[in-house]
Amino acid sequence: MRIAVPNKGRLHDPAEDLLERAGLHIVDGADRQLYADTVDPDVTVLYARAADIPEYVADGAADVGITGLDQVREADPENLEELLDLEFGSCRLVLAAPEDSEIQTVYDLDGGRIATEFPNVTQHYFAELDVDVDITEVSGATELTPHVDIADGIVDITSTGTTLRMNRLEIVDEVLQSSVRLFARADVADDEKVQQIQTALQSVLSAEGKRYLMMNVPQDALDEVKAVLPGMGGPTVMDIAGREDVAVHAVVDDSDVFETINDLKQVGASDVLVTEIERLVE
Ligand SMILES: Nc1ncnc2c1ncn2[C@@H]1O[C@H](COP(=O)(O)OP(=O)(O)OP(=O)(O)O)[C@@H](O)[C@H]1O
Ligand SMILES: O=P(O)(O)OC[C@H]1O[C@H](OP(=O)(O)OP(=O)(O)O)[C@H](O)[C@@H]1O
Repeated sequence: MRIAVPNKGRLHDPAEDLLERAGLHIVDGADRQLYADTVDPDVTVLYARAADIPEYVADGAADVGITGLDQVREADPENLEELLDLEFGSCRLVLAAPEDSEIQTVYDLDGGRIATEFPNVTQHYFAELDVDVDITEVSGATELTPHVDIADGIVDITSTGTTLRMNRLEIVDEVLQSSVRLFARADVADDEKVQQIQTALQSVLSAEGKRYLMMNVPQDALDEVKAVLPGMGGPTVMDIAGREDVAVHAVVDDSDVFETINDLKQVGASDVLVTEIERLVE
């Protein structure tokens, strides 16, 4: 089983970090290498350009891929199945035009020229709206093209909006919301190993923003403590040998921890311990 992972750019580090946290440690993954082994002898990593990953998975050079939805939609192979939204690399593909132009809506671009690194997504977008445009594929610095009379508008990635502002462009419409996805070739999507990879990555996402609370609780305060703990399927309650108190463990949203601890103290819990959760298999 081979996983294709971005070899550079902004997606490389977070993708590798996620694999690490999921327990799929990369061994011998020196920089600039094409392949690397993982601790699982049945799983290897293939490093590829973010834009090439969908095709590599579709063609069988890899079985599973990690890259942006924008890249998957652009390559648009028929035999890919999305498994997970990995919740990083969030950005939007937008239609933008010069601030000082007459262009207010997408329909103002009918008969116009569009520059983009995403010609397929762009073509689909305009075709759906029945707006006729001439699309030029560029390989970077798309934001400059309206200022050198190559295009009337662009379809490009934005996240903070800084690049558009710096180039005096404004958003006319949103074409696609993107984030990084885990996907597989459809014929292997149900394989046990693919499922294991999906479960491992999901467990990291599930643990994000969660804390594990442990505390001692007098028997007679147990009901009140249970009422305070939002918990997933209720807290775990354990007897403590030779003591009247019980130990209570629960998973709590990080954002609730501050308030929950105060409430727990008030109803009689003591020795409250808060720890991070690395993974949570639900
Ligand atoms: N500003 C951004 N904010 C968030 N995510 C982004 C942003 N720009 C790009 N992305 C996401 O990261 C993906 C890869 O972009 P990046 O610029 O890192 O590619 P790259 O590997 O440098 O590309 P190339 O190999 O062509 O040089 C994009 O397809 C998109 O999903
Ligand atoms: O809305 P912003 O936060 O300004 O981000 C948008 C910019 O980010 C990406 O470029 P990147 O920085 O990856 O440079 P590159 O495309 O030249 O690699 C994208 O192509 C935009 O130019």
